[in-house]
Parts: sequence; structure tokens; C-alpha cells
Amino acid sequence: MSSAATTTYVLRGARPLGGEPVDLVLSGGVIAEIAPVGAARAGSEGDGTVVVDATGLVALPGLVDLHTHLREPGREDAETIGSGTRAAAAGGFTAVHAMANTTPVADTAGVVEQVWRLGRDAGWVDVHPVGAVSVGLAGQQLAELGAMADSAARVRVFSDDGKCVDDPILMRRALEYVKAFDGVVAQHAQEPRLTEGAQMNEGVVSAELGLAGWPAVAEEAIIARDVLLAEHVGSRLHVCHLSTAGSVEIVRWAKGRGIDVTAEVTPHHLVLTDDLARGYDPTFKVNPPLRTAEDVEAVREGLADGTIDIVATDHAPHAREDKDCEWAAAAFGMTGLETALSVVQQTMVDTGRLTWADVARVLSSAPARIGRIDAGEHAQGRPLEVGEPANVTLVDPAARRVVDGAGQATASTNTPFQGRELPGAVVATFLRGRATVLDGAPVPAGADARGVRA
Ligand SMILES: NC(=O)N[C@@H](CC(=O)O)C(=O)O
Ligand SMILES: [Zn+2]
Ligand SMILES: [Zn+2]
Repeated sequence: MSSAATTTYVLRGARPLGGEPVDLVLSGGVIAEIAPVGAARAGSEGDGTVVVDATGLVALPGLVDLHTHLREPGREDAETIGSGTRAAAAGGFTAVHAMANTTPVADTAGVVEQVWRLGRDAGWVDVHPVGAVSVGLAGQQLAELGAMADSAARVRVFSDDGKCVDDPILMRRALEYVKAFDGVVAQHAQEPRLTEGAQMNEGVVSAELGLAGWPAVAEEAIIARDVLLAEHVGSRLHVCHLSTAGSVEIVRWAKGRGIDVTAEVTPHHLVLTDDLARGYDPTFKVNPPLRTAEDVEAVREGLADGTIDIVATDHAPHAREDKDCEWAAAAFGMTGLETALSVVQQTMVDTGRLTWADVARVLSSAPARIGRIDAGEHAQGRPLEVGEPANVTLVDPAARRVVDGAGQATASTNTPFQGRELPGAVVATFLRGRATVLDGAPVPAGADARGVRA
């Protein structure tokens, strides 16, 4: 159970969205006061008040991930809801959307309620289950979308992620169905016939390595079809992990036409390229595949100009035996929750392409809006204003760290940034006024402000 926050925190000298320093006071689960530095009255009261020296730290609204694989139920050897949500908190997140490709698949009200409850009991972040579009992700029969929407989990995002809803009739029906409860279909855009046996991006490198290629058109053809279907039906479409320059162009065109489409890019597609396949290290095997430097530039441009709405991690932990094997046999996917903010800082903020206010949009308010979790008692992605829920992330943009998968909170070690130095570090995360991370270390629910269990 999430317990009510009892400690009052004064975040002394924090810079909301990278602006001028203030004292941010978190009390009673909300942002209670925003005062000039040193002026917050709560600071002097001692009793139950913790002053956090936030000098130089940027305060962001708690991050929201629209695309996380938590693996429970079914693959608890790779990740559990406990370990995955602890990793999320460590990465500055206060809410995640848990993808449906579990075992069993999250295609019924029963399974999504189980995931939602386990997330709530773990207490690290709000867990919003994604419901499957089709029964068993088999692409044949529509799952019980309405029952999942009406369940305690209040599902609004539906996806067969890992698989593409390639049947246009099924996609059309799903788009029609979700309109009834303002839901969205999040598509994993991969034309299956064009990607049979595909191992990496189709291009110069795949030809050299002799690995079967995954052409850009396999992604773009589905996105083009889906934006037209969304227009025809008058429904809401979300494009998962967009990765090619052509996909950016199609989404830009669709938005220009007024089609209700949103799109996400992953941190890894903002920086890594298919050159990394040359070492045959399956850590770099992911779906959609790492693309070319031109694609990386195009997705950065698309994120900067608002064509791409959000950054979503596609955190995809895998057990060692599924990655410690030859490339062709390895599973697709890489972890991302604990490096996402740093990669966005490196590629977009430190390059002058996004401000911290933009980061708050692409990693918090926009994903919360797309997932329809931006209202009500547990609202996420809200502005840092008095009276709003105290979901706050403190990041030190001047910090530098070398990524070590073994030292992360996620139960898996398949980070593509192993050994790389990244800028920025999450110093603290607050979920409705309760610290889930302090001094860079996770604080379990029920522990006091110094991380000691009461
Ligand atoms: N991204 C991946 O390479 N893998 C994801 C599935 C997916 O996001 O398509 C997974 O579940 O492992
Ligand atoms: Zn996917
Ligand atoms: Zn995914």
C-alpha cells in the first residue's frame, strides 16, 4: 500500500525546469510552497522536516515512461515488478506503463489488475498496465479492451508491442473500440513479411556482416497505413519506438494534416547506430534495430521540432542466457530506465536542442497526457506548482558517471551503455511527497527519510 507521506521536504535551492533557484516544499503529498531560497518556513521547524541541499540541481516533474517491460508475470528471472519499478525510481520516474507481452499476456481484466496491484504494493512508482490489443498477442481476435478499461487498472493504452498489429481489419477495430473510453492504440510498427528472420538494420553494415536486414520501409509502411486508418476512424494512434528518418517525415506529414497521432523515440535510437553490430555483441540487438547516423540525426530533429512527442525507454531486460549467446539466437531488447534521462541530457540538452522545460514535456507531461494519467488524485506529469501532487525529480546536470549494468537496480545487465561515461545523475525522486530515491540511492517504502526502516 502507498502510505501517506509524513515527512516534509524542503528542496533548498532547487532550479525548477532549470530556472532560477527556489525552495520547493513538499508536504502532505503535494507541493506545499515555493519560496525564495532560504525563506521556506518549514525549514526552521525541525520536527518531521528534512532539508535537502538542492543547490545546482534541476527539479523536474516526476518522469513518466509510456513504454516499459517489467516481465512479471512470467519472466521474473529477467525482471520483477519490484526490481523494474525500483530501477524506474532510480532513473527519476514516478510512473511507468507496463507492456503487455508478459506470460500470461496482459489481455484480460484479471491480469492487468494483478500487475496494477503488484505495482501499487511495491510502491516505487505508479504502474499503469498496457492492455494487449489481441488475445495472446496472436493478432487474430480483439482482446477484452472494454473490460480492461473498466477494471481497477483503468487501462487506456493498448498495444501488442513486441508484435505488430499487422492485420488492417484488426487495427481498424481496435482504433474504433478505444474511442469509447478515450484510449489509444500504441503500435509496434513492423511489417512481418518484410522482416522475416531480420537481425539488424538493413543497410551497408548488414550486407558486410551477412546478417539478415530489417529495412526502414518495414516500419514506415505500417506507420503510413496506421495514420491513414486513424484519420479514417477518427481515433488516436501512438507510434512506439520510431527509428527512421522516413518515419519522422510520415508523422510530420500526418500531424500537418491534423491526424491525431503521437510518436515516441527511445534514448538508444537518439545516440546509437548499427555500426555497433560489428562486434556481434547481442547487447546491441534490439527491435526496432539501431539505424544509421542519418536516422539518429532525423529523430533528434523530430524530437526538437515536436514531430516526436516523447522519449520512452522501451526498457527491455533479458535474462543472461537470452543475451549470452550468438547474435542470431539472442533476444531483442536493451535496458533503459536508469540511463534515459542522461542520454536525453547528452543528446538534446547539452547540444542546445532542448531546454529542461522541454525535457519535462517529453519525459513527463506529454507521456502522462498520452496515457491519460494527467488528472485525478494520482495525476502525473503536472506542472511544478503549489497544490500539485509532489511528484518531483532532482537531477544534477553537472555530474558524470560511468555506467555499470551490474550496479543498477534492474535485475538484468543488458545495458548498451556499459562502460560509457554519461552526464547527469538523478539525486532524488519523490512520489506524492515520499522519497523513493535520496542521495542517489533507492529508499524502500516504509523507510524513514534517512533510508532507515522505521
Ligand atoms: N524492444 C525490443 O527489442 N524488445 C521488446 C519488445 C519490443 O519493444 O518490441 C521486448 O519485450 O523484449
Ligand atoms: Zn516494440
Ligand atoms: Zn517494447
